[in-house]
Amino acid sequence: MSLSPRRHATELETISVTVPPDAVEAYESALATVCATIGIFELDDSQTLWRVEGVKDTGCGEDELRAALILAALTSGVDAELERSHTEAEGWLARTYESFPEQLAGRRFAIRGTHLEDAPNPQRITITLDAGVAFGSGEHGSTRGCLRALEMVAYRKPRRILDLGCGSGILAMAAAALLHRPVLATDIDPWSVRVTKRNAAMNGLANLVDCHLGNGWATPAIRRHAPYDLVFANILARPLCSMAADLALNLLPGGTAILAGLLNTQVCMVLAAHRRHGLVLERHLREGDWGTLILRKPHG
Ligand SMILES: C[S@@+](CC[C@H](N)C(=O)[O-])C[C@H]1O[C@@H](n2cnc3c(N)ncnc32)[C@H](O)[C@@H]1O
Repeated sequence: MSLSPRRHATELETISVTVPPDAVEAYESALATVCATIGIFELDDSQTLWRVEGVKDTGCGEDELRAALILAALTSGVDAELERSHTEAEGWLARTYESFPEQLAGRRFAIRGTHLEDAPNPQRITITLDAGVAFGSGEHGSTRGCLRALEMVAYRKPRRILDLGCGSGILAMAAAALLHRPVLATDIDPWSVRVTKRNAAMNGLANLVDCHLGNGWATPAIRRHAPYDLVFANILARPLCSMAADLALNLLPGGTAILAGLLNTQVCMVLAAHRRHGLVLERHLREGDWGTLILRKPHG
């Protein structure tokens, strides 16, 4: 198993973790808890390759990642061996994406890598992804929860839509394709902004998805376009809590927020932070350990 924090655009530093085969499950479960607690996001996993991203606004870096790996070994009691190496991103990407089958998400969406050659299902809205090293392949429970939530709130026909922390642009593209409305997508990570722009163009959505670089609600484009009646934020529990006041301020009365990147065990904490600013819970969706919240700002 390997875990890779992003160093810069083309190079990934990989920490390979070897655990006894019968301890993989226990180690993975301990690691998921540790990562979510200290603000490291698990991106995807397979038997052979894991990718973990340090979330910049939590100050997470290589040291925290290493600490998480060690902490997971300690809490699970698993004998884990850590080894560092460097991987060139494009080669790493090719190896990872070749193994991605089509992902069906919710009732309406199909997420497909550019490498797939068979015809897409005409019954579904197909989003083709070249995710690069940005998060959002459609595999992760937090993304899947957001796509389900989008389908549930689509009948409200939101017109002013924001995807804060767009990663690969998957949610922004899904919203634009489903609702035929412009979507502002932002990310703190320049690589994600590049990938989102490329993905939007590839899916014929460049005219609807406008992507900008910036940190949270301080992003100038977000301020210019506010207020919103639909906001996606699939980030992490702690950043979500610290952004609750800005979210409430920038959401129109009757507007909807779809929040993800939290474990089901963190729902109470995230909910409490948002209730303090007047937002109310509509739904809590579960995708495995991951929770997605649909919140609403009451009218009046
Ligand atoms: C979990 S990924 C979500 C990607 C995609 N929206 C999805 O649902 O699959 C979180 C994204 O949020 C971005 N992010 C984290 N903190 C942020 C912040 N303070 N402002 C903007 N983007 C942020 C990360 O760079 C990452 O691309």
